[in-house]
Amino acid sequence: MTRRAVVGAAIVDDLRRPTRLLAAQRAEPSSLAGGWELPGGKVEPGEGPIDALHREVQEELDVRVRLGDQVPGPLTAAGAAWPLGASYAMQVWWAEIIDGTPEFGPEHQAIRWLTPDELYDVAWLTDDLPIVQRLEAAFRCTG
Ligand SMILES: Nc1nc2c([nH]c(=O)n2[C@H]2C[C@H](O)[C@@H](COP(=O)(O)OP(=O)(O)OP(=O)(O)O)O2)c(=O)[nH]1
Repeated sequence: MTRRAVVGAAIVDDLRRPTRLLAAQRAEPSSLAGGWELPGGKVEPGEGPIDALHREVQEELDVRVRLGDQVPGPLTAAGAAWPLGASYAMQVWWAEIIDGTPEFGPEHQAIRWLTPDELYDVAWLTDDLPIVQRLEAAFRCTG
């Protein structure tokens, strides 16, 4: 079965020396509401993942970002994506804001900038935990 493509942004304060990660708390659907995630969403038919990520970040947070490297996940056949349940695969890129101040819209109930020591202070969606661990390792290397 082919997994539906999702993209996520690991938005940090500074791509070269990250000290904070932006986490967003979902408002919907009820099964996921309250859980924390990386901003992003589904890639639309005919859309490339990078375009989708820029679109989602603009829609959800009203900011423009510069993308850094991809944060590779274990699903190599799905473009180094991370599994989300059985149906989705999320490609993740590092990102930094180049225009705007993030404001959450109807998709979210809150956003937070987390230091490496605060990374697990929020209730990440279950499938995000391995991704956050990977991000944490990168923070600790460059911090
Ligand atoms: N965006 C995002 N989605 C995630 C993460 N972790 C995780 O399990 N998911 C799940 C939640 C959803 O089932 C799916 C992504 O869907 P979404 O609801 O964010 O996509 P979308 O913005 O395009 O929403 P919609 O138009 O379909 O309502 O992936 C994450 O870190 N970021």
